[in-house]
Amino acid sequence: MTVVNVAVAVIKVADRVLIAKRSKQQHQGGLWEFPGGKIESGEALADAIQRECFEELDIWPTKIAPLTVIEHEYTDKSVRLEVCLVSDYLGVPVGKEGQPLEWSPVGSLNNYDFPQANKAILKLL
Ligand SMILES: Nc1nc2c([nH]c(=O)n2[C@H]2C[C@H](O)[C@@H](COP(=O)(O)OP(=O)(O)OP(=O)(O)O)O2)c(=O)[nH]1
Repeated sequence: MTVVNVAVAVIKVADRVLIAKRSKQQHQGGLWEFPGGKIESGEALADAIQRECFEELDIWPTKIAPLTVIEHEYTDKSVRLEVCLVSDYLGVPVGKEGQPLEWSPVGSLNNYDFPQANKAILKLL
């Protein structure tokens, strides 16, 4: 199975993390996610994080640090999540694609349903 490389932004400000709900039609639809999306061919990770955050949330990350890489095989798709911590950004986040957003305290993230691959991310926060 081909592996899809995904840039994932854990946007964390003062113990709260910004999460978004995936639309029903998407892969892993209806679940909560950290904002992000496929890395384009030849694109640097930090550039992909900035582009995806701007496209989905209308913000521009200014402090980005690599957090972890997670490889996960769903039954229909293999993903490689390149996860970064975003600790500062320009702008005010809005769900530009109509997706619901929430600022969840780190300790409450377990109350949301995430894709299976995210379990390893939650353990690090
Ligand atoms: N953005 C994001 N994607 C995640 C997370 N966890 C996780 O398993 N994924 C998976 C779901 C998707 O298979 C992939 C991200 O792809 P995407 O959001 O760019 O694109 P998609 O497949 O939903 O939509 P499309 O481009 O096919 O229209 O990574 C997460 O926390 N955030």
